Amino acid sequence: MTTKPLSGPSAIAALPRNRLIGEFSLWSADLANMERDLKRIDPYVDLHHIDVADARFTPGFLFFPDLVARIAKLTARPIHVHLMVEAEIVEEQTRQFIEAGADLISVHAENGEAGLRAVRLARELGAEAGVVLRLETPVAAVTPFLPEVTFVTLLGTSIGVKGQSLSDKACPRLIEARALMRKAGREADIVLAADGGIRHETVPLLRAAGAETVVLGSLAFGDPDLAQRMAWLHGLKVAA
Ligand SMILES: O=C(CO)[C@@H](O)[C@H](O)COP(=O)(O)O
Repeated sequence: MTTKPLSGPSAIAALPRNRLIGEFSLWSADLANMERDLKRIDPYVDLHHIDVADARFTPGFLFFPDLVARIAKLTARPIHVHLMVEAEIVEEQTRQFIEAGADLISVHAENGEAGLRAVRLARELGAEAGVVLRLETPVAAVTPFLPEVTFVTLLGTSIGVKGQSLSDKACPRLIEARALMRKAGREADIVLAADGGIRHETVPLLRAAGAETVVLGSLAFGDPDLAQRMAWLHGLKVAA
């Protein structure tokens, strides 16, 4: 596997903006064979995506700091931790996952002021910070976060459940988010990401709606030819 300097917050800042970025969601790996799957995907991953869930903000639990620390030792690629947790624990969880090796922490806009404090903490601790929106939350909820984040992620499915189809709301919401980023003067500085419902037929639609990264679950882990899959993904144009 490749070694430094591919990982780290600087690797987040250096992600290419002229092609679609492939985030690989480790929730969709074979969880009993994580090391084997990491070795297989590592040459193709632009950014690892790790879903953290507290079974309160979400239906169930997902990932924890010791596991992320172990994963961070097995890859040279940067790690994006998506914190799906209640507001009262978001700051402490931000600290713990950065200590474990996260390069980018995204918190939910629904966490409100606590989410904003977590974003500031992530940056103080030397990581990049992002904001995520549940599918049912008005897109305008990202506005207070825009001056302080480098990633905006929109969920295209209900939170915390794999294997769902993309909502019809996903593409219009990406277009709305980009307009808000432009209005805030941050369009060039913020990466717009689509998470959930990522399928062969939905990726071109999301790309055309302005997504700059997509979070691949089964589309990546179920594909025997990742070289071909990533060549296809990297070649998709914004204007379809
Ligand atoms: O967060 C999510 C889904 O909301 C992803 O991180 C999952 O990994 C997606 O898995 P698939 O449904 O694409 O198989």
